[in-house]
Amino acid sequence: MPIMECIVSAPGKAILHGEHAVVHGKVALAVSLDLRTYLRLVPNSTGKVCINLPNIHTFLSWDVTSLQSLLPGHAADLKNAKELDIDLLPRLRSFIGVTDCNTDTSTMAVLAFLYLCLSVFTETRELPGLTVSVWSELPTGAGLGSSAAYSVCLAAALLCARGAITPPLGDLEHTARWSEEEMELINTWAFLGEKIIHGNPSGVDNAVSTWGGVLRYRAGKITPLSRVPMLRILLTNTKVPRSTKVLVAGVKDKIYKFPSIMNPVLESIDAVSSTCQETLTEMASESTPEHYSVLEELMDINQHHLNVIGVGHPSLDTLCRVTLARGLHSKLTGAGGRGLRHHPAQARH
Ligand SMILES: Nc1ncnc2c1ncn2[C@@H]1O[C@H](COP(=O)(O)OP(=O)(O)O)[C@@H](O)[C@H]1O
Ligand SMILES: C[C@@](O)(CCOP(=O)(O)O)CC(=O)O
Ligand SMILES: [Mg+2]
Repeated sequence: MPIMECIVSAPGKAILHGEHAVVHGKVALAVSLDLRTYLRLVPNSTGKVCINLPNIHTFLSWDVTSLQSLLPGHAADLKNAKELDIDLLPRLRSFIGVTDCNTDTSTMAVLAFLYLCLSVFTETRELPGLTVSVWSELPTGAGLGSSAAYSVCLAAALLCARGAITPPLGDLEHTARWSEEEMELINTWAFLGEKIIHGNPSGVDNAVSTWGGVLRYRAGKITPLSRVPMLRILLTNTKVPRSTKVLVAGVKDKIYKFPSIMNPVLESIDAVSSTCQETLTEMASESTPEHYSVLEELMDINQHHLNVIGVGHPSLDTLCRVTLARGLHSKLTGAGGRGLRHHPAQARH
């Protein structure tokens, strides 16, 4: 089947409450942002698979024939691809000449691309020549879900090229919608992309990037929140680089080391998310100044919790202090700061 050119886009997100705790089965509330990642996939006749990632200065290509030899022996069940193929990932690492220790931006992006590309096309046994270009309005590694938006775009475009979902827009159509089933397929494959980039993602980021809107997420269950008030959120980027993978792994270690101390904190974050959800629902009918003060207190409480679980950073403390002096209550969003390499993050109020 000939491959068609396609252009797709997916939004970033802000987590209101529940980051990190959601990895351990607690509730998170997330909202999609008006900042998107875009992807263009075009077929080519050069016999090469090419990837252009201008945001991270990565431009690479490989011969289709050399990639073809890496195709997994067995085809992934497109609809039930829940786990990563543990043999394919090391094969890809050695193919691009990196070790497990290489977790830099470019390596992770290239691995996610090649993994999804090979897995989606395994069944056809024939990898087509194609050029994929991805660019984004989202800052990379700032807590706004750029990895999920990247994974969602890759999943949508590759599934489309493979003919597993319908093309996003017909010739005579001005708007198009994928079916619920197609959206679920995109989300399933985006989750695998997130697994490569994050190690152990909860799935909240790819869910909100796939479906958009505001949602509650707990242990894989996605509940869209339709009745929420209009909220103005100020996002601040501290621009201190860090990796979600490192931070998520750090929290896991801390829970393992101090279970009786950390588990109650995660429970409390869960309660913060639920209280926030109840407050937002009440506000959709009628918002009062008391509602806003509850939202502010929840922000403060959660920021303290996130510090306790070890994902705060001095730059975030400064930000919270400076904004509070102007009456604004802030917390970090996304993975936070202080990774193993003493790396920090971003905050919002
Ligand atoms: N526009 C992009 N181009 C290429 N890779 C991207 C892009 N956006 C995100 N990524 C990938 O996602 C990773 C960042 O993900 P992560 O550490 O989870 O931060 P966040 O999701 O908060 O932005 C990058 O290291 C890169 O591998
Ligand atoms: C820390 C976490 O809750 C959110 C990570 O978001 P981001 O990659 O920092 O945008 C991890 C997850 O839910 O998978
Ligand atoms: Mg991410």
